[in-house]
Amino acid sequence: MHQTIHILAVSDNVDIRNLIQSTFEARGQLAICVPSSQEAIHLLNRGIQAEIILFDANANKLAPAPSPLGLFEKITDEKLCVLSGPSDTSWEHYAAKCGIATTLTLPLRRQDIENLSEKTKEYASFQPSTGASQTSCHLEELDNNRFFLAASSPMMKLYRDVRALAPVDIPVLILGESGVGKEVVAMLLHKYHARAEKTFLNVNCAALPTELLESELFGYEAGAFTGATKAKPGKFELANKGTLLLDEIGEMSSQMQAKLLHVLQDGSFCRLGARTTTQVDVRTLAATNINMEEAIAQKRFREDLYYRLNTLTLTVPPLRERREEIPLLIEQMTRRGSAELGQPFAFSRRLIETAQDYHWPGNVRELRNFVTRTLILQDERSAYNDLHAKIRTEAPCTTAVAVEVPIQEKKAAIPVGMKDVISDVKNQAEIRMLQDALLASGWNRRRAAINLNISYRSLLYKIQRHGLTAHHESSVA
Ligand SMILES: Nc1ncnc2c1ncn2[C@@H]1O[C@H](COP(=O)(O)OP(=O)(O)OP(=O)(O)O)[C@@H](O)[C@H]1O
Repeated sequence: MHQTIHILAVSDNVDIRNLIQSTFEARGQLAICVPSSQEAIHLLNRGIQAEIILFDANANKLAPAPSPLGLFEKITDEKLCVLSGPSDTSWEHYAAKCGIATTLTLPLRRQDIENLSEKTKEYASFQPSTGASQTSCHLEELDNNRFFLAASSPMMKLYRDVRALAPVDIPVLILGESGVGKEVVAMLLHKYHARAEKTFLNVNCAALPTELLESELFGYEAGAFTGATKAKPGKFELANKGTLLLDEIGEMSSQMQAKLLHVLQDGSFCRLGARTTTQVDVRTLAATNINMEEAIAQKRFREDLYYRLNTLTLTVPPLRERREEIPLLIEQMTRRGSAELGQPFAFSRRLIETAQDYHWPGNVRELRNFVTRTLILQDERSAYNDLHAKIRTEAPCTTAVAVEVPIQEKKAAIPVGMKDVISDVKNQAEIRMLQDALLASGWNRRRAAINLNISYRSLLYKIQRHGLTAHHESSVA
């Protein structure tokens, strides 16, 4: 299986890799940047073809093994570009001898990279899209009643990248704010891989303390700890031959990071309490909403593990940067939700336009919960008022608030499944009824209880549970 990307860059300099990645990505092109020629050879062996291969001879001089010549031997049709140090002419000499098209010298400028990007075949046909009208739409069914929708320029590009690279067995790191659809993208990567028939599993690395995460990932033998009466395989074993998504990888403890690195290196690990090792063949994907470079700089995340996980990085944009998708997402969610709940509902144009004005800090997940809530309540006016109240209280800056919320708080604040949404809706409806009754009775609680047809004690309990006071402002406008 051959997949062509625009550039494969080999450099052990993070800044150079970032510059190349961001310049090509900004032009809608696909760049894979790896720190060593060994990894580049590995990718070429797995069917990746690159229009350009950039080899940073300067940086790799410091770590000469394996010889870049091994990499050069692999190169057939690609245009090779060598990056050499300021006073280093040996590579230019070598390049000329090999008929290499271009050499670049340090310091590298963005313009140099842009010039390279223009040399690729597809650059000429690349047209940055300015809106939905120029963008086609893609809808794809996934399992568990989930779907993937792309209808904006950045999401279509993401979809094309996923389709192009999914069949190649390389580690992919999926970045993006909470709720943008990182898991959905991971499911797509699995769907287009030869492993599609096998299991896709997901482990949330933030949800469990280190010891539990270890037994969840690697399993345990009987007697490994108190209560381990029977042996249990971990997710790595259960996902053998398939795909394992390590979600919220940025939250993993350093102890677990060390263990994970071992598995990724040779595919072997020990179940807790086992004497022998277990060998697996699992495609590992990772996702996070934290800034990994910052985490590495602050020594919260191991650099070596990071480079194992992110041969390719895919970034899912926040919903506020692809607002043109909101009407289509609402339409799909309404169609499916109405069928599931057995109650048809149509969003008015006014409600859809208001949804497009809101900045959705919880991204597609928040939108899905909003749609589900509206379908259950069947109350267009209240949905509209809810959104309006949120827009009014929105911070003027449009960057996501959700990213800064600590993970545990965020999980509690954002309902995750149908059950949570329903209980959230029930709570809101109860609060609204209590407030209306209390307001109508002038906060005479006995009268309010009679009007609500509940006992006085029950009313007092509910007032306390929801923290209502006579001055409590209605959360629903
Ligand atoms: N492109 C999309 N098309 C359709 N549904 C989507 C899309 N992106 C996300 N969703 C839906 O939004 C919800 C959140 O998606 P998902 O769990 O993949 O987000 P995430 O980025 O992995 O979140 P977290 O960071 O909290 O793990 C899910 O219900 C998912 O089905």
